[in-house]
Amino acid sequence: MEKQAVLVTGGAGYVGSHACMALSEAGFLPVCYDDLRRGNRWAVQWGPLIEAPLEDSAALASAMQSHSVAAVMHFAAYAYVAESMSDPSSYFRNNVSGSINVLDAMVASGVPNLVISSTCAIYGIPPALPIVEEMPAAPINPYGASKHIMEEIADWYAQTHGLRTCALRYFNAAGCDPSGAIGEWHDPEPHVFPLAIAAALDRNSQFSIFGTDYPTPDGTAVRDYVHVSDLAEAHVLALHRLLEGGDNLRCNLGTGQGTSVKEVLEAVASAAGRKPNVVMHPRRPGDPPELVADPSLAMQTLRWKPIRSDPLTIAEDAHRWYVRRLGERSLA
Ligand SMILES: NC(=O)c1ccc[n+]([C@@H]2O[C@H](COP(=O)([O-])OP(=O)(O)OC[C@H]3O[C@@H](n4cnc5c(N)ncnc54)[C@H](O)[C@@H]3O)[C@@H](O)[C@H]2O)c1
Ligand SMILES: O=c1ccn([C@@H]2O[C@H](COP(=O)(O)OP(=O)(O)O[C@H]3O[C@H](CO)[C@@H](O)[C@H](O)[C@H]3O)[C@@H](O)[C@H]2O)c(=O)[nH]1
Repeated sequence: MEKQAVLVTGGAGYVGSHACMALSEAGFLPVCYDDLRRGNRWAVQWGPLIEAPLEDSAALASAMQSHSVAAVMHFAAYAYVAESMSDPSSYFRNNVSGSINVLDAMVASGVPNLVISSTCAIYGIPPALPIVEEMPAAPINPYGASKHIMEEIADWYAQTHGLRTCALRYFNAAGCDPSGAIGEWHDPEPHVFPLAIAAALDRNSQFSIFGTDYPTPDGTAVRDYVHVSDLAEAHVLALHRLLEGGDNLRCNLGTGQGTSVKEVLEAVASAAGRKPNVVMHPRRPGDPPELVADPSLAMQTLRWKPIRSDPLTIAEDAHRWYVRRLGERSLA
């Protein structure tokens, strides 16, 4: 039987490529739509790559129609909190206008099912912890605002055009595929786990802790890190739910456990067998002090259960991948 195709925008990026792998393992054909502005060609391993930008509406519709896709998973976006504080325009253009192009192409092509990448950044500084979906959206950076607007627009398309959507609000994606097939690779890299691992692997480099005066137990910012393979699995579950006729959903994907930057450094030191050199810096603009999910809704509705998301497993999977990847690069 022919595999059902799913268009994966941003499928050459970090989370999208892991979702493509999980889709393929679940029997789907992931059709990657990405212009590689921040993605990696080597990460596209489980289906075709359509190398085109979200700005190209005709290419989007043609990709959906030529592969008769059953659903779209929309990952393509700019996703860095700090960058959004210095360049909000790019964030609204790419994350809002780009998403509208995806939605319009779905309507034009008759594709009804959409899984969208949202984020805990929409909650801003939450009124209480852990964060439940009913808490108001109150973003404190343009990135979070752009994703909240995207969710609202998708909702209106659901109401007016009958699309069915599942917005997955991930907390902090981290780790790499445990088999080592793919991993996180950005240039430059802004994220805490890869930077801490890089500093542990290279005695001449330093890891900067952004803020030691947060109102948290050790003074550093707390996040809910969720393994990227667990996130990928949630996308497959969300897709099945939509294909089986499930209604629209917005849900958190996190673990319920907060981990401070200092605790990330401890996990990385255990995985790497060496402590990274550390320097203290002021807070990074746009960063909230503490974000921790209540993941009950995803666990009940999608029957999702994160299984690799403890900080040590995340650090070990990521460390293994970086050692291998850096070794390959030094041979190249
Ligand atoms: N990484 C996280 O911790 C995290 C957490 C919450 C939500 N998210 C969301 O998940 C999604 C994926 O994040 P990621 O960390 O994998 O980012 P990423 O930068 O690794 O991947 C994004 C991919 O989209 C592509 N892309 C971006 N704009 C494009 C455009 N206009 N046209 C074509 N391709 C384009 C890039 O080339 C890249 O391959 C984003 O929507 C992000 O907001 C990520
Ligand atoms: O060199 C560094 C890098 C990061 N951090 C801190 O580590 C935490 C995590 O930072 P980072 O890994 O850059 O992730 P976030 O800024 O939290 O953003 C990620 O997680 C968000 C959800 O919280 C997603 O929406 C974003 O797309 C994704 O980039 C933050 O407190 C940072 O200040 C440092 O102290 N030093």
